[in-house]
Amino acid sequence: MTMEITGAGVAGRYPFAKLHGLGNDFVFFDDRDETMDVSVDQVKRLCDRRFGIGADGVILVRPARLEGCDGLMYYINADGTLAQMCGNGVRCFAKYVVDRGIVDAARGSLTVETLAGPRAIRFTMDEAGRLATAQVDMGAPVLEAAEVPLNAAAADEAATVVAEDRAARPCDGQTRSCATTLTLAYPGGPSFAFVGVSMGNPHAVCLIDDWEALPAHLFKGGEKSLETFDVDAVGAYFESHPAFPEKTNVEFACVDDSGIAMRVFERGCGETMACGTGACATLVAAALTERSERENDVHLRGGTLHILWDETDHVIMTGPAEEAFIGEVEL
Ligand SMILES: N[C@@H](CCC[C@H](N)C(=O)O)C(=O)O
Repeated sequence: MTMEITGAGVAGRYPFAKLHGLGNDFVFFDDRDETMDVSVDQVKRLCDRRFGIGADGVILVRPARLEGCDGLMYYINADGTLAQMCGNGVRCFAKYVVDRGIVDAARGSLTVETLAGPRAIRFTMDEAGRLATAQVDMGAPVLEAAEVPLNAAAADEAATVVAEDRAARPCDGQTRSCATTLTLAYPGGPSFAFVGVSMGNPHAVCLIDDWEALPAHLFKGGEKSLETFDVDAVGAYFESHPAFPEKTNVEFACVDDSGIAMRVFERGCGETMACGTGACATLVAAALTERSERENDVHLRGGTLHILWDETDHVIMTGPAEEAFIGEVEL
């Protein structure tokens, strides 16, 4: 089950800002007085790239409820469903509040409350005095199947990936990392193996070592590669597969000496240019399956994020945040 927002809708002219992290874009509203009761239809309209402003999601900047946090990121996908966490969104949130002086830039850090809990952020400024990059402590990845969540009974095959001597995490009473891989059939074949990882929101990461082994109908012409792979069709199918009770974000990735290349079909909005939580989940899955070190660049369609899964089991994501434009919208 995914959860739609329940807002009744608002009426009037509202100032907004459009921000993005590597092309993963959001319409921001200052909702510190908590009056922005947008409806599902209004979110869909705002995010529509022809009839609206155009974005992958709407972010409301709300007051924090947790002590020690500087604000609450209320993130809504383009289809009007709520998501617990958004990695690119949280960097943009930092930029929004720092560039507007809501958080003093001199502090160099802030903590953002999300529906998945608080996220600590350190940031750098550019010469014009605006936030340039943000480094976010994304917390520990959640690997336990029930918590991702995964429904292993709906898979053709389920296996536990165990990586010894990696992060110190309790798994089956022992100190080691483990995650579940689900092998799921695509209609007409083949099957894909997904590693389930939650970064506060669910991810199914498919690491592909041999593109040539996949059938030609899964590519949109040209050479068989990540670039030509039909993420729209395959991603949409697995986003709503019964193995993922809360639906899932779906990542397709491959690893080489230059890092991890990844494309993502996001729950609630389709393929996006980048996904911060997806990049973190993919690094974790690649490290657990011994395809990558615990620190690597993740190359997305919109650019590169640097991801570190550190010795305290936390995933640290570093990347840019940009403001594209501001305006007023009639709702
Ligand atoms: N683009 C985001 C993730 C946004 C939420 C996601 N679509 C979900 O429903 O979980 C990111 O950068 O992490």
